[in-house]
Amino acid sequence: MPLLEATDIGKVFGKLTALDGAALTVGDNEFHGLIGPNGSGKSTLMKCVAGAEMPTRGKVSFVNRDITALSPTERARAGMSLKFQITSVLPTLTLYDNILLALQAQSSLFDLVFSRTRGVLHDHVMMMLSQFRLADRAHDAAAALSHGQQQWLEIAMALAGKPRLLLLDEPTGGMSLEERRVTGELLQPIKQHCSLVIVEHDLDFIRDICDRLTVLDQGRVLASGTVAEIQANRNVQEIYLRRA
Ligand SMILES: Nc1ncnc2c1ncn2[C@@H]1O[C@H](COP(=O)(O)OP(=O)(O)OP(=O)(O)O)[C@@H](O)[C@H]1O
Repeated sequence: MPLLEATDIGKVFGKLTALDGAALTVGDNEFHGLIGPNGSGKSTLMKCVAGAEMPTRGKVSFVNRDITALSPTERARAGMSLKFQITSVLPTLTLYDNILLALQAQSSLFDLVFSRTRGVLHDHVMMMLSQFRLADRAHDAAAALSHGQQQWLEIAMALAGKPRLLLLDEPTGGMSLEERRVTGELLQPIKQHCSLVIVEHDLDFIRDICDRLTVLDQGRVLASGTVAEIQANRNVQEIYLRRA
């Protein structure tokens, strides 16, 4: 069984059909890119997976369980994390406190009371900050970070509860080329314990970090496969040429 399987997903907003039988399958330790022209339904599909939108039809399974009717909080508890879902950066707090809050929000009461001593929490916060090259800024206010660093802090917060699947919607928006390159480097190590679904307009970035891609066009899957398969796909080339 794949880690995530969304099948025949439909989503209607009033008279507009945003998704019409879309699908997404993601395996363990897989980085999966969701691409397609503007308005093709990428963010809506991501939200249907995370529970931020309820699909009009279809089924979402995660870790061998039908989660279609679960709330975002229940999905988070099952091991799914959407950046911004549970908490976002509080600018006046330090980086350290932002991570600590995210960690506490994502830990069960049992974990907090019985197994997480202060020392363990501290080590975990510092490890997350180090992983995202922010340890030396631990006691600065989050507001003092560059845009790219704030994005990295948000990703670190989304990962604090050790999810099985991380969902990122355009994480490199507004970043410099160098920040994009570093973002790719920072994401790679999480593959050892977590899968990723990422929506991105930067196709070079997507091609560099993803194993597989799903291409949406007008709310449907145009193609799904390895990066090489998608790059060679005539229909995909055509929709990108059509857009240019
Ligand atoms: N909450 C909403 N209410 C009404 N229409 C919506 C809503 N959310 C999305 N849509 C519409 O659904 C369609 C798909 O939108 P979506 O944001 O999922 O596409 P996208 O592929 O992520 O686009 P982009 O690349 O521009 O971010 C669009 O026509 C959009 O206007």
